[in-house]
Amino acid sequence: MFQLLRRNWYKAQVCLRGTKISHTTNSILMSSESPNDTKRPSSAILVNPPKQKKQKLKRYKQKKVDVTSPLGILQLEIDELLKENSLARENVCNDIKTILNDKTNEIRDKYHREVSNVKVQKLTSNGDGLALIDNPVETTKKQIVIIPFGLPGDLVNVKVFKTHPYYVESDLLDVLENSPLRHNELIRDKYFGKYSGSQFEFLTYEDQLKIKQTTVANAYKFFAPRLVSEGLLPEIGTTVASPLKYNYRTKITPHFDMPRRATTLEVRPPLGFGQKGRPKWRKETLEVGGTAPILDIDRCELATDILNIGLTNERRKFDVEFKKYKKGATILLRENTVILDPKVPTEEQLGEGSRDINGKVSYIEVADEEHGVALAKTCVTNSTQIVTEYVDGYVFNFSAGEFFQNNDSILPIVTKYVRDNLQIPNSSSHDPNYLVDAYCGSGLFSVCSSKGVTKVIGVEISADSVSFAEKNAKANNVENCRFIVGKAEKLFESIDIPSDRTSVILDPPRKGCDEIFMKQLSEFHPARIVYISCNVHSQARDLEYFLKETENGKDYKVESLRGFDFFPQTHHVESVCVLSRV
Ligand SMILES: C[S@@+](CC[C@H](N)C(=O)[O-])C[C@H]1O[C@@H](n2cnc3c(N)ncnc32)[C@H](O)[C@@H]1O
Repeated sequence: MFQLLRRNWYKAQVCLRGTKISHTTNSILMSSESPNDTKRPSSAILVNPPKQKKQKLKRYKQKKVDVTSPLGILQLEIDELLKENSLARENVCNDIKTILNDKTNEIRDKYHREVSNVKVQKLTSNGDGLALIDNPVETTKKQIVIIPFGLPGDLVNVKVFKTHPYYVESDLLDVLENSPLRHNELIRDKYFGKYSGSQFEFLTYEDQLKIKQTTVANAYKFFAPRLVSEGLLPEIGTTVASPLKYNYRTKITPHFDMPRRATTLEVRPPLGFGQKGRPKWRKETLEVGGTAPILDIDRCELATDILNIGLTNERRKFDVEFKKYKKGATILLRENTVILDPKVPTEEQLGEGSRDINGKVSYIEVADEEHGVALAKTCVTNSTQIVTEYVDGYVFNFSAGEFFQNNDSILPIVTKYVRDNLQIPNSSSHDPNYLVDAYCGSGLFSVCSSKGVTKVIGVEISADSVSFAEKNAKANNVENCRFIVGKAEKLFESIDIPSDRTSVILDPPRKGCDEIFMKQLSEFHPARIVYISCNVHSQARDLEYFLKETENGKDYKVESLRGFDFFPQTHHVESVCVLSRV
């Protein structure tokens, strides 16, 4: 059904690309003389009329979108809103061709206007408000409007500024009536409303967790409709909270752009994160961070304290050195942890890191009371430098620029949850059991789940991460792990372990696993599967495929499904789904 929806959507988009420009060939009778012949043509021959400049019609270029990307999901969310309002796509499609070819801007100005008293109906999984407004030109039609920082139940004024075939983008101008969800008094980020970093700050934390639970439910409704309609899913668990609600991010990447066509920077460009919306409704932040596409940010409320110190250092450096850059760049700020030896001066133990105005490596000392040690936190800016994190009593080293989970306060909870759910039921401690960690990175789940397991096999595409996974196992005295560099899709060709004694962890990137991998996983037929995902939509798609389309999928039951809040104050949710063989 979803495929059908998708196909129809694209059909509709293609129809909107505008009429084909018919190249009316002024059919002409050419002289038999060669075109290079400079002689005047004889009067008996018809000559080309003076060439008229062809009027090129601008056409809307439909970008190909992955259906599980935010834009792909938006299309499904729009369809749902239409259904709830008894409308069809024809009732909301916009005349893009006319807007694009409107030389006088008359039509465009009609579309890109202010609209008052708009009731926000829904929240997208991207955290934006969604509402219906009248079409300003075709009076029988409506428009779908996206309202950043609008909440269901808000009554707002907006300014429409961009038109797409099936929706329009707007800026929030005023909030006339507050949604019951809206708690503006909770906002503490001075940049709130201007970027997506603290997008959910105006919600209570309880509501943030509930919204993320709904995001998981909606993802399965959209991408696993058969599992939903056949009752093959358990009740979606409550979202697991993050112990830290602020100052939890251990990596941030502020960046800057080079102005178009410029080859040198004469003026220091804004350094920070991409703007979201133009916050006319929050008068107090109008000037904060500027109005350029990149917001100039001197503090990130979500980042740890040492990263904020690093941000101050690197911004100071950038103020002086920005002219050296020939193109835009990203500055990496990654937290590093050092266990301090009380007998050695702290400065001598820090290694390289972001430096303060006096050229000294900045650090913060923290006491780890549980383990009775003193720690120093530094901020690493070199992507190839090795950084250290401690998770659940294990030590992990990895290159600062490589993937590592980004909220270490929630990691012990997640790793314990994964470990507990990998256990094969009814097995005694004497039975051999195995673990396959697909997409294993630098070995986080392999190492944290290795106790009591006969053998762990990890696979990972990045050779650098695999070499760290091996070193991490060694550093933690874990001897039962073997790591393979390669595509997860090739994994099952090279392993020889009994599947009914094996649990599998999947933790793929946002795009999820592919069908080849899911088929092979099904053929392998493991006892348990724990699928961790930073994109619940691709997870839902993969699981429906696995359970309904692969040979052995029918042998599995979804035991549990729930979100984990790795990123408080944002719309992001990690989802963990546990499958067992029945
Ligand atoms: C979300 S990360 C998870 C890493 C690890 N589980 C962790 O928690 O630190 C996904 C990992 O998959 C790796 N990856 C991407 N495509 C892959 C593929 N086709 N086969 C194996 N690994 C892949 C990436 O390099 C990345 O390390």
